[in-house]
Amino acid sequence: MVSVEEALRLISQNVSALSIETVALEKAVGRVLAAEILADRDSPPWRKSMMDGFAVRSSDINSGTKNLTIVETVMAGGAPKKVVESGQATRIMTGAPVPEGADAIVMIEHCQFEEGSDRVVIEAESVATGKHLMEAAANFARRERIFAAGRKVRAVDVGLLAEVGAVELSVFKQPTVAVLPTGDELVSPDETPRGPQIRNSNGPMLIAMLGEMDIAATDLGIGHDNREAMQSKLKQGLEHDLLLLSGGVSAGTLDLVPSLLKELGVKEVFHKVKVKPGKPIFFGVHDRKNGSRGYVFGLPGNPVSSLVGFRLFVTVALSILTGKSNAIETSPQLAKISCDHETRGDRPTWWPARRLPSPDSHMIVQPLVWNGSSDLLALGKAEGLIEFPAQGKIHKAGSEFPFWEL
Ligand SMILES: Nc1nc2c(c(=O)[nH]1)N[C@H]1C(S)=C(S)[C@@H](COP(=O)(O)OP(=O)(O)OC[C@H]3O[C@@H](n4cnc5c(N)ncnc54)[C@H](O)[C@@H]3O)O[C@H]1N2
Ligand code: MOO
Repeated sequence: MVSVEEALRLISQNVSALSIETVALEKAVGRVLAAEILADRDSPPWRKSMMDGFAVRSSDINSGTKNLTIVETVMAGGAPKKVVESGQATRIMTGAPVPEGADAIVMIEHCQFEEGSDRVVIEAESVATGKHLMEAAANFARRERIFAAGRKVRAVDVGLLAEVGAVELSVFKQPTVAVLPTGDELVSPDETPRGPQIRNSNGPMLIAMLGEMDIAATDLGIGHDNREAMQSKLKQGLEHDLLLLSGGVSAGTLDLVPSLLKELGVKEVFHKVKVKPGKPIFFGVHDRKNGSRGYVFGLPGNPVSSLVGFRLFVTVALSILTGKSNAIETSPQLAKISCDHETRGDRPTWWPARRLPSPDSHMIVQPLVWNGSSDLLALGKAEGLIEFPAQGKIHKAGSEFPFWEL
């Protein structure tokens, strides 16, 4: 049995990023950049007007020269042809380049101006140099790094990527993932269980959690506890970059999975981690026919154990596979517990908890009433899991522990 730290180290030693492909910008959300993005031009590309109005020399206005000759009009998309000399102004639209000589924009609302006239009277008392204009490259300069490699593209990033013309992006390939819950007692959630049957809750949960990570999973249905049927499902699953199994990884007589995986060429990296819940988790690797490496997680059947295994270990493997440079999604934050809480046993425990309002910057979390690894109701109320250390004891209210958001 390995520790959580050792299991995470083994995952990062054994998993490497998938190869790279090019995607169009409109398909890039959720993908991880494989190369940095540089600005192809300054932003703004020229000294630009931020208002509709008149481009003036601030020294004119501030010395009382307010009745000005209009020398030209510049629209957004146009270019000024004339320098603004003393006593002159250029009519200008928002976004248009500011002509030479002018150093401020006066909003049209602060001017007396008749459409068609070549004169304008500025009503403003005074105008500050630089008012309502933006210097070229004030946001960023050409060749400046916009995004580093390893960043997951968000919807809000798309505008900036479009601005710098990044319409074809080099990204890490998305893993293909298959999900296979196993167990003769399982029926589909849309069936009415009879006798000792229970609904398969792990399959939909794992698929949904993959979806949250922008990974579309293949649902292999339910794997039944007989060698031939299971072998055939496992073979299908092993064609994917990652196979996620649930159930059948502990020591039961029908716990076929580890032995069948071995027969199918999967090498065990670890089996059993010192974690509660989720101890019997299995992780293995295999070489696929196409020459690439495949990965297998056998998550314990108990639903909360499956969820904890996914949250602690599978997310890390997926982060590495998809090339993510930071593991923000996977790392915990420190939080104080709101009441005394007792843990037992020799494994560190991930305990469902909800956040409480906090009077200061510390996060406060309340451990929930929880019946252990089969109790999904507590998970329904939880916003995360508190990581309590291994030794059984009463932890005092106000003590600080890592909190793993769900
Ligand atoms: N002798 C030992 N027995 C057990 C050990 C052990 O080390 N030695 N470990 C215990 C721990 S801890 C866990 S966790 C469970 C995990 O066992 P398996 O992964 O083999 O899971 P199953 O036996 O198949 O199922 C356990 C439990 O979960 C239910 N289940 C299974 N699949 C699903 C699903 N898709 N959706 C909802 N619920 C599911 C299943 O009906 C069982 O109730 O083993 C302990 N035993
Ligand atoms: O460790 Mo098992 O995951 O409690 O039920």
